[in-house]
Amino acid sequence: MALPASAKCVSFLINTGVRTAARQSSSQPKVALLGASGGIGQPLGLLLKQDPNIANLALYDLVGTPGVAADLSHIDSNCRVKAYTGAKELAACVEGADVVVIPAGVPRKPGMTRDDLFNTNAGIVRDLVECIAKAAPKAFIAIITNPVNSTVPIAVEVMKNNGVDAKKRIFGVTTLDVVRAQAFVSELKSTDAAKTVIPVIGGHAGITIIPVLSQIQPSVKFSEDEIKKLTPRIQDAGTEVVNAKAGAGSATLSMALAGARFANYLVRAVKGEKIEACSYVASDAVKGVEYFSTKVQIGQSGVEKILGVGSLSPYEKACVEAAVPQLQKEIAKGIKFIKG
Ligand SMILES: NC(=O)C1=CN([C@@H]2O[C@H](COP(=O)(O)OP(=O)(O)OC[C@H]3O[C@@H](n4cnc5c(N)ncnc54)[C@H](O)[C@@H]3O)[C@@H](O)[C@H]2O)C=CC1
Ligand SMILES: O=C([O-])CC(=O)C(=O)O
Repeated sequence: MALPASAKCVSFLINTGVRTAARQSSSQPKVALLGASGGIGQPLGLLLKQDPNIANLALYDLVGTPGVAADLSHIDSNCRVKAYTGAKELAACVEGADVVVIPAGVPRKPGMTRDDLFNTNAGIVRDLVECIAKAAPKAFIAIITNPVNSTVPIAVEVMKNNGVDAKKRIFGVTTLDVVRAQAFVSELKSTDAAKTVIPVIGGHAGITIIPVLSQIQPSVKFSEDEIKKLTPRIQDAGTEVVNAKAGAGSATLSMALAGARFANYLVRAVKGEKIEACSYVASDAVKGVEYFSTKVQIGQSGVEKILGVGSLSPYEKACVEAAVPQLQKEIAKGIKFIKG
């Protein structure tokens, strides 16, 4: 049965002391986290260690993983943690993984766009996925590394080059946009943040981030002025954090929560649940772009249904139209990086 879009079922993120709430399962899902020593990687590892759906957590980075793994392994949850360091240990890290989560790569500094990270991060994602294609071709891959609008097509093309059609199993993580939309709106409108559900569609950079405020659940009325202020605030929220951190990086803590929430969805899908969530995936939802974030249904084989953009207001339709040319450019850039 499909879960409601409000399936923000992440009690482990809040009720860390409630051991009896843990789901029992005979399967032993393994999650590999690539970039595990970083600003996102460490708090994300902390949250994944507490997810009762995850039996094994494999931490990979170029440096620092033994320390992070030793630290996390002292937490009294049932998830087993293992460290892998350097390219020679990558295959062993991802082997047998049901879900691979990738926050490896450099973050922005003030004044940069996400696309400015392409030159460094495109190669990192390519090389990681090259190894996944050989060692864990069936794994679900959740890509956090920016620019997501380009790194997701890169991953799909690398898999294709290795004879693997992984289109339905590669996910751009846009959950932070959803989390932010829900946070900002619940603050503005004094709604319960835990029950406020807002889809965010498009991509994950600037104007390609499109919060669909008209589809908020439970229903809330917005003035035109509120919509015109909230939409750019959500679109520029990453930059707000980059500027506030003043050179020390971008969102890490809120991203760790968003990444853990999305990884939880994927692990539960692997175990047989039907999950509905927004993600940037290979999609035919919008004419003219091969990748787009909408709500999708995820099951054991990956994306089972693209649930589409739904009914949009005239303002939201105009936002989609404005996003398409930027998405086309950033998707093409990713594909060209692999195909030449
Ligand atoms: N999708 C989203 O909503 C968000 C995406 N991001 C992106 O996440 C990425 C990571 O951000 P942070 O964790 O803050 O950066 P960070 O610099 O703190 O950590 C990155 C980690 O990746 C590791 N790394 C670099 N190259 C690697 C390789 N080839 N193999 C394995 N590990 C490697 C580094 O050693 C480091 O530990 C950035 O690209 C950032 O833009 C950040 C926030 C939100
Ligand atoms: O803004 C950045 O560079 C990091 C990111 O993607 C976000 O926080 O949404």
